[in-house]
Amino acid sequence: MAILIDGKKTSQDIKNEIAARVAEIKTEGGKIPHLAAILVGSDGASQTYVGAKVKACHEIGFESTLVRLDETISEEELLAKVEDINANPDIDGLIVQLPLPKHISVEKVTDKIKPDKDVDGFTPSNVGRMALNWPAYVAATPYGIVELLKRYNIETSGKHCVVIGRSHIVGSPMSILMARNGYPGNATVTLTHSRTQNLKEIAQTADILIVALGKPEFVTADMVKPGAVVIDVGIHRVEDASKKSGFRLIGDVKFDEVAEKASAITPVPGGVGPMTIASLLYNTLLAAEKKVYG
Ligand SMILES: Nc1nc(=O)c2c([nH]1)NC[C@@H]1CN(c3ccc(C(=O)N[C@@H](CCC(=O)O)C(=O)O)cc3)C=[N+]21
Repeated sequence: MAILIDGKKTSQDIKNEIAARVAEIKTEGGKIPHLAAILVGSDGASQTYVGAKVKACHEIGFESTLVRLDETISEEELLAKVEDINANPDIDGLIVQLPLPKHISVEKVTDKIKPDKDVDGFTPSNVGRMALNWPAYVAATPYGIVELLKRYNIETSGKHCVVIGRSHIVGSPMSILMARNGYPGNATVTLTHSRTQNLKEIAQTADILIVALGKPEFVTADMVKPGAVVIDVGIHRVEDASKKSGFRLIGDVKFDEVAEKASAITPVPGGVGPMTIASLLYNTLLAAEKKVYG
């Protein structure tokens, strides 16, 4: 049976570390980190995630501002809201929760965020800096995975890392981070996607398999090498009448059967998801302390 890589516990450890730093900042009379989140519309999952981010800020002593906007807001109005926050010296970090309504350009909105407040690490400036191995706000999900690999002492040097999914937010940056010179890193990386041929055979050669393609239980035991480390980035709600909420969460990996073959695996929930929030908070601390752009 695989070791369970516990994102819930690790994210709590990180939150405790950040809370301790906030307490120091308070005694030093320094700037209390302040995160602003813009939420457009009323998508259920987005509300849950943004709610969790605001709650986490509260727990660790950050200030937070939640800007809720109607889904009929124009692109222009949203861009103006981003500009307001860019210009507000009290706010250190800004995230615009995705997805946005179809009539709004994600590129335009992302590009409007001041890079030194871009704690999601989505702007071209931060993506470029991350790729160059410069100080950067690294996108929260890949950064959370990096932290899990570190804190579980998972060897990555010389290993074959297969990433499934090439999204801008997870797969693509993950492949860069695993290949770069450092730890975690120094892996031989294969980035696979919907056009990849022989995906199953490639996945079978992975020492580290990072799954972020957004298909429920896509990875089955026959795709996994015995002893592989499996990181599941997927998160899907499936109906389950036995739950109070009416649904349960599953990942991109068929957990039970893959856990029997892997040496270590992240669960869903309680794996990568909570780490995403911890990384966002960490980036916001870096922003308040001006550690990335100086
Ligand atoms: N601008 C932007 N930045 C993001 O970082 C961002 C985003 N938009 N849009 C959506 C995705 C998704 N995301 C998650 C955060 C926390 C959990 C999380 O805490 N998951 C819990 C379960 C939470 C639940 O009950 O649904 C877990 O896996 O254990 C999951 C997913 C951040 N995202």
